[in-house]
Amino acid sequence: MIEVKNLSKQFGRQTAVKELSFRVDSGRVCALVGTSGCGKSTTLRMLNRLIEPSSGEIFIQGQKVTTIPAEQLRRRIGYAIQGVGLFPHQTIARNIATVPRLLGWSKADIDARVSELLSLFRLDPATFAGKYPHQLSGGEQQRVGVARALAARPELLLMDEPFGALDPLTREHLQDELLHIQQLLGITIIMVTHDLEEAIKMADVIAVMDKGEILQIDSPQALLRHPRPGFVQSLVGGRDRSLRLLATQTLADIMAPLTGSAGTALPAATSLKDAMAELLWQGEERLTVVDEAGQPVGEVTLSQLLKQGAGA
Ligand SMILES: Nc1ncnc2c1ncn2[C@@H]1O[C@H](COP(=O)(O)OP(=O)(O)OP(=O)(O)O)[C@@H](O)[C@H]1O
Repeated sequence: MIEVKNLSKQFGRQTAVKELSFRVDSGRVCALVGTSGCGKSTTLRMLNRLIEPSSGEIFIQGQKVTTIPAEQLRRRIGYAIQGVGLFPHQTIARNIATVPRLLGWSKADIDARVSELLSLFRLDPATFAGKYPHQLSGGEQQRVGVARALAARPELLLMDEPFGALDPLTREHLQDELLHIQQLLGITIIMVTHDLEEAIKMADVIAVMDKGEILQIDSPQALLRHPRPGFVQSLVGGRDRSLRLLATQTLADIMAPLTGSAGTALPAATSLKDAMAELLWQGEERLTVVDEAGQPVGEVTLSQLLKQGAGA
């Protein structure tokens, strides 16, 4: 669990972050969203002490961050940023091994960890370990950046626009991958993003920031259904709101028992938004939900989806 109390940062006379307080429970994903310059990155960088706060306190599992030695902090908090920041003259394996090496892990442990992480991110170790960053695509480099941040098995992962510069398809793919890995490892993530859709998809809680302050912190559903008037409402509102609401749930959340065999079959993890799009495209009113083995486990109708997307 990470807790922030009255955190502020002044740059000269400018207040970048103002009296921020929030808490993220272990194993949860929190997204910081807001317009450019609202203090998201500064907040994130104070959490791992890349920036020293002007005032306020940060606790990790109840322990004050300022009392944790730098080396331990590096192990406990992973950090991945947009544009990756890989070392260009080091191989992928060496890049991933950066923190374990600093921590003095044995070569055997490091090699095993590098292979494990590359495989986790579906990069064949035999092919990728010896390559250099410029020999990889943008998406592959981003994967390596996140793998590197996870190398020393941190309990908290900080991500600053990690998928920012990617095309929408690769981005979506990496989001799915990261969610899968997050669930597998049970790690806590705090991520900064400009992209509300990304926050809705990835996060358990979203903190909306403006001018250095958190205006609202809530689950994606609560934020969409009950945004505070003003900035938050203008950020999450608009015509897309019902589609965004549909994106917060999956077929598994609303499926009913099977009554017959319907045309389209979709996995239980499909978002209601994607399911709606598929039904509209197929011109159908009902779909079959299947499990990972492709076995039918339930069904969902168009009218159920319409109800879930309604504001009332
Ligand atoms: N090192 C610094 N020195 C002076 N001012 C800074 C420094 N870092 C950030 N700021 C200022 O603090 C404010 C918050 O910046 P920050 O990078 O946290 O915003 P952000 O919400 O992450 O923005 P973006 O989404 O554009 O990255 C901005 O006005 C910025 O100009």
